[in-house]
Amino acid sequence: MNAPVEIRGLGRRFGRQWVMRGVDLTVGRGELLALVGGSGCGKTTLLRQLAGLLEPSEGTIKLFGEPLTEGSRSERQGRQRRLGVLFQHGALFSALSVFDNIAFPLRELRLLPEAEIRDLVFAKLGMVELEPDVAWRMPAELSGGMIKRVALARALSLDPELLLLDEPTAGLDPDRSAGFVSLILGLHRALGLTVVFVTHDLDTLAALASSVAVLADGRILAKGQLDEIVNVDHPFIERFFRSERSLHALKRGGGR
Ligand SMILES: Nc1ncnc2c1ncn2[C@@H]1O[C@H](COP(=O)(O)OP(=O)(O)OP(=O)(O)O)[C@@H](O)[C@H]1O
Repeated sequence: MNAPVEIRGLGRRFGRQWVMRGVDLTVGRGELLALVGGSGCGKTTLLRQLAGLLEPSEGTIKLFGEPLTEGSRSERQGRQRRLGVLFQHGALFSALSVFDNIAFPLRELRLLPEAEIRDLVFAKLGMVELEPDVAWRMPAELSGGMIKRVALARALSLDPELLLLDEPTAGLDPDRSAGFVSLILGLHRALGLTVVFVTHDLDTLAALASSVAVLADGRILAKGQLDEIVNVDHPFIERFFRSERSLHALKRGGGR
């Protein structure tokens, strides 16, 4: 079976400045991969390229064995449907109700009757453990944790096999953060999802990741199990994983 994500020789520059070059990364089916790296090292840029929102400057990205940017418009759209994205801060449409936010990708397909869309929207709300009446609220009336859940419901609306999450627990207090992590874990188990997530938060990483990739110096410095990565000799890894506070967080999380 083809890997959900296969990146080879990926490079991206803005103007003359290369953010990354020679990035190679494979993500296997069912993996929960944490992508970590220093501030501004290009994690979001990598995620946006994976989501098809930003063109690579060089190299290839294959999703499920097929090059992301090749083929007819409908082939590209078909591939796009196999992937759901949760942006940092949720990024809901503020002028649309929760219902319309979740319905948005389904309506864009122009394939489903409105009655079916309605059933799917309520099914997705249930999946993210929100009450049905939340559907009629506007994003401004939601707490930070609810916004994340609605954004996740929208990311799940087309039943993706691959989920990309940019800082899924940023801005949540520890309890809500732990609740959101266990929701993602439950969905991963129930739906067999492959998940790639960016995080700065070691508690989230320790609780959620089955593997870790470190982006540093414009490339993937290392990829492996958390206990292997922790021992790699690099200043970022030293700071991020081996400070006293970090070692405590990792012990709490216990790794997966
Ligand atoms: N559209 C853009 N135009 C110009 N430069 C950009 C653009 N997007 C990103 N960059 C630059 O690329 C680099 C990587 O940014 P990116 O947001 O991917 O980093 P990051 O690792 O996600 O950072 P953080 O952890 O702080 O969120 C930064 O130097 C940023 O300024």
